[in-house]
Amino acid sequence: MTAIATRDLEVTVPTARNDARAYAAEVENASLGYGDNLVLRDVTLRVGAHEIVALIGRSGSGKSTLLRLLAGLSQTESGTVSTAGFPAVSFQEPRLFPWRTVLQNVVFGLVREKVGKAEARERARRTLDEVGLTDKTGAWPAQLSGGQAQRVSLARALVARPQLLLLDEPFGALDALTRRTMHELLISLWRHNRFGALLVTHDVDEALRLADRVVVLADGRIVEDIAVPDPRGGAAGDDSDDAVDPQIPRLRAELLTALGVADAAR
Ligand SMILES: Nc1ncnc2c1ncn2[C@@H]1O[C@H](COP(=O)(O)OP(=O)(O)OP(=O)(O)O)[C@@H](O)[C@H]1O
Repeated sequence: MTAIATRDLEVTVPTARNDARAYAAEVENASLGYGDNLVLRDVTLRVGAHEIVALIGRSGSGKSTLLRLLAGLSQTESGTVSTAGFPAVSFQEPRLFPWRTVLQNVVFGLVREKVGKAEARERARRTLDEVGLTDKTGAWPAQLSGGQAQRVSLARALVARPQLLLLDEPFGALDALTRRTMHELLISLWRHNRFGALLVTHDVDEALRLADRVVVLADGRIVEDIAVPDPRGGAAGDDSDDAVDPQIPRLRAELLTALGVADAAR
């Protein structure tokens, strides 16, 4: 993965792919601090090759630090970090280049791959198709809604078919209805593209809706690692509210308790 600073924007794009592995990401006994402030303490976390892991924790617990570590943007003081190929990252702010069209923004996701111009445009078009933006290829970022901009950001992340997708609160800035649509889109993209994903979120319900496992970080340590029963509504993909597994309310309360939220019992 390479961080590319262009004008004032920094985006990360995948640049190559390795052979298929059991894990999309492996962090072993990783510790990292800023000065005296030890932010990650002996963290061990694995993300399976086709698994969505949600990472939740209070503000300042070290979530973004862990994600940056996996993105290759910082290094551990001790322990090891490895990823299958170069991860792609999508952030809360879509970070699109305003002077490039939607299509050109997505083509940028292939900048490190040895792909000819025509093929890059074709792959970008196909990916925009997958995120439901076929009719926006020639639009400018300023002409998009927040949800559409986030779709372009996802398309740019996925166009190089990464094995690991790092999502840093990607839906945090969206309204509830758009967020729900984006959840469905992420599930559909995940079903059709075999990537593993680490999703940083503040939202316990979002974590339980999207992930196979929910991991809680507190003061730089993993304090919970919970498997979600029947993730994403199961094989049939029926994630309507009626289909929610009866264990979910208990897990929700458990996660809220781990987060130290006072009204966890509600
Ligand atoms: N570049 C930095 N220099 C010094 N301290 C930092 C730096 N980045 C993060 N920190 C500190 O590391 C700790 C964890 O920060 P981090 O951003 O990982 O938390 P977070 O869980 O992602 O929080 P939030 O939910 O608010 O985004 C905080 O105490 C923060 O002040």
